[in-house]
Amino acid sequence: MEKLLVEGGNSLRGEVRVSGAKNSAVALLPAAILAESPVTIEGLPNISDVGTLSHLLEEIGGEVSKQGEDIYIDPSRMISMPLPNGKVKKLRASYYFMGAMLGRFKKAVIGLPGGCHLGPRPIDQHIKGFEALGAEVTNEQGAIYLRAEELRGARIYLDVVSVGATINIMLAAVKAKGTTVIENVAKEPEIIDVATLLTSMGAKIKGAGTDVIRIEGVDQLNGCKHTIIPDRIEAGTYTIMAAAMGEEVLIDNVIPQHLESLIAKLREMGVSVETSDDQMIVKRDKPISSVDIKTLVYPGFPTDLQQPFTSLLTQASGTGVVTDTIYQARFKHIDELRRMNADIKVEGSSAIVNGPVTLEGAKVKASDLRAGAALIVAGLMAKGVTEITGLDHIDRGYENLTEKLNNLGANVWREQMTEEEVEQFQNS
Ligand SMILES: CC(=O)N[C@H]1[C@@H](OP(=O)(O)OP(=O)(O)OC[C@H]2O[C@@H](n3ccc(=O)[nH]c3=O)[C@H](O)[C@@H]2O)O[C@H](CO)[C@@H](O)[C@@H]1O
Ligand SMILES: C=C(OP(=O)(O)O)C(=O)O
Repeated sequence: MEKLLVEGGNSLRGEVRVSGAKNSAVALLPAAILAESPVTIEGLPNISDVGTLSHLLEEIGGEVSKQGEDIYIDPSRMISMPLPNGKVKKLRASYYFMGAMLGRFKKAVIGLPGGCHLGPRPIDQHIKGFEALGAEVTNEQGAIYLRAEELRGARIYLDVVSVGATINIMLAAVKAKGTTVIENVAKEPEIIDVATLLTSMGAKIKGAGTDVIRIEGVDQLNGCKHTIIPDRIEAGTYTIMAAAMGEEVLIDNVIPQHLESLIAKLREMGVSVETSDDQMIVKRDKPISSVDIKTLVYPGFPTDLQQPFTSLLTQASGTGVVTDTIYQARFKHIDELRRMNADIKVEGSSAIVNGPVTLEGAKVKASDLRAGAALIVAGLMAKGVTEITGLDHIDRGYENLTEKLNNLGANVWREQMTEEEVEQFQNS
């Protein structure tokens, strides 16, 4: 097991290239199950979630080969193999095997998903959608059993705007008989990306990116080639790092429109952000002042950037209130930031951050993926060295993090943990 060491105080300058989007990749890979001939996806990020999903595709009989950032999936010999446990628990997006296998085979057995522990993460809206399409869904000993004689189009209103439920229902509905209308859907760019792949495979989808998606089911989907969108959350993380320590950082392979809420907040704080088609230049040349943020569904401020943004606020003058309306308990990073001398208190679904303070390097633990990002942001700004454990989480979502940061002038490295450290980590 490894830990990450971050030496604080180094200015960042230069260029960082953003990888393909994790939250697209993890849906595009299962979507390939629906095709009857090979699918190629270009620009995949080299992160552990992609590795885990590739293995799951192989477990059900897919032929998968990777070449650099591209993946080739031949789904023609896949079967509806039960995936009750094991790898499905390593990540959230294994739930997309439910929609995709239901769509292709009319049956699936999938363990309940894992992913970041952010408080309750129910999948009732996914199940409501599958049932509306005619599936019988039962939960037997922690695995979801889905079976349908036939999938039939339906009108489905989501009670909660959910990224996962929107994509999962779309995956099943593209092969249902007749028309499906999903209302009150999520509008995240990753949903449009998945709809684009499915459309290239032959699906008939309208409205992805709006509140209502309309799908005409088809009998057969075929292989295609698709290029993934850039990861707006990875881009946002480097943007926040640049706002924290950047003399001048160029973020390449980004769609600035996907980050409007973050850019607006950074400008309000006094950070300079210039945007062009697929690049952003971020400069921090003066002290920053506090702002309040409230996470919302897209295009609101993304919950996945709330944690790293909270670290940045520790350097801003004044008081900033961070409210997470999506995951009201997404504050496990706060205790760790406090160990580093941050002045933050949590009240209900808000964190109140007073700044600026001098952060001190400390031994801290990443409890989830973006908590890890938050601790790295803090480590870059802190005096001394910060030691971060829990790298499994960080590796789920950030490709070549140490290399990308060191290229920008940071001093970040991984070290093996001693047996004693591993034991302490496991007991903490
Ligand atoms: C793999 C992936 O894409 N993960 C993202 C996805 O997670 P995920 O798809 O799990 O998140 P959702 O959009 O579904 O969740 C949004 C909110 O709806 C609630 N909810 C969701 C489904 C449901 O059936 N019932 C229900 O009550 C959740 O508890 C949460 O409060 O969107 C989240 C919100 O932008 C991001 O933080 C995650 O990075
Ligand atoms: C919460 C996240 O991921 P997941 O839904 O995969 O756990 C995230 O990417 O911040």
